[in-house]
Amino acid sequence: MTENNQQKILVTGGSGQLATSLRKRAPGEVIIIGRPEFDFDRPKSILEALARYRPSAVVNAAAWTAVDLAESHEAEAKAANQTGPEIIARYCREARVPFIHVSTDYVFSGDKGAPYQETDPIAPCTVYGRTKADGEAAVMAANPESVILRTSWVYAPHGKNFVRTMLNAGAKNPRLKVVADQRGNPTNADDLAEAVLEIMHRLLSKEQGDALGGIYHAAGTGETTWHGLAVAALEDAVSHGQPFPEEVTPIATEDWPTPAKRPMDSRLSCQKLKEVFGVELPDWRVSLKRAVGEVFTGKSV
Ligand SMILES: NC(=O)C1=CN([C@@H]2O[C@H](COP(=O)(O)OP(=O)(O)OC[C@H]3O[C@@H](n4cnc5c(N)ncnc54)[C@H](OP(=O)(O)O)[C@@H]3O)[C@@H](O)[C@H]2O)C=CC1
Ligand SMILES: Cc1cn([C@H]2C[C@H](O)[C@@H](COP(=O)(O)OP(=O)(O)O[C@H]3O[C@@H](C)C(=O)[C@@H](O)[C@H]3O)O2)c(=O)[nH]c1=O
Repeated sequence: MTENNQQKILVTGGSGQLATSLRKRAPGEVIIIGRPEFDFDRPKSILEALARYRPSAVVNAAAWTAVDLAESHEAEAKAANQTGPEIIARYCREARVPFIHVSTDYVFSGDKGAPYQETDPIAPCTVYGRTKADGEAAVMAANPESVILRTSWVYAPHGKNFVRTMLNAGAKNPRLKVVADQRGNPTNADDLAEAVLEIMHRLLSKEQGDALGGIYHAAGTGETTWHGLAVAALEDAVSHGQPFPEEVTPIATEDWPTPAKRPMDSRLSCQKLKEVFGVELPDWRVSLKRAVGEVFTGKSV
């Protein structure tokens, strides 16, 4: 799907990781909007932007993603993660255009002890997770044809993310401490963007059918801990001239206290995405190496 057949995919999320990756992957196909033009804190701006662009499809990559700060900013997190997405979903139903919304592994408690499936009960333990969970419910109620992609541990060579934080920290500080008892699936935003585009093309195609709406897990293949992710990124940085720190100490969650309690094990099973859309995200270790390379070669955006 390109400019040739005039599909205009409107992507919210301004300079965010996923929105930037979508612009990188399909510059002629997506229109990216962000603040101040499109602002969840000004609900009128949402419908105004949608009416202005009259998109063929919408991807909502905007969200309140500051997990700790959400604990003390629930109203703003709710506006961005629930109320705003609901307005977009309703617009898309009325305009009869496909809608992809993005959600998170943090809707789960992390107590299952095995990868979560879409049918597993949600039980968020943070304000961020709760507002995202409420957003999922609001989006599906407003527009059951919406596709919600739950992803996890997103990083990119651009934007604010754990991998870049660790690379910066490792360049300045010889001793790092990183939580080693929380498990999840790291996801390269470029891979997620690829998946979003593939799914959107299916939704836009004639043989779409209404039955594709629902929640899907879409995370990188393979799992690790935050410590495993940090060590892997720092190892990859060595071949780009950044020395490995003297120590990267694995620590327990209680030794890194945070305002928001993260799920201990939020691994996602992505089988449904593979079965329904034939989409599988690459192995996290391979994708991480690529992203770290792009950080150092400056080819990130
Ligand atoms: N980052 C992660 O680790 C994970 C993210 N997700 C989900 O994936 C999606 C994409 O995340 P990601 O790209 O990493 O997020 P980022 O934090 O990189 O970007 C989010 C963007 O949302 C926009 N935004 C925030 N508040 C508002 C607001 N009030 N009104 C309008 N725009 C706003 C900002 O755009 P602007 O440039 O305009 O300020 C920001 O750039 C989100 O739904 C997120 O919940 C899920 C799992 C993991
Ligand atoms: C910076 C740092 C963090 N940590 C810990 C804190 C925390 O338990 C864990 C992760 O750190 P962060 O706060 O960067 O990651 P966090 O913001 O929790 O990441 C989450 O973001 C949201 C948006 C999501 O949806 C999730 O999928 C997930 O990616 O690592 C260390 O142990 N050492 C460190 O130096």
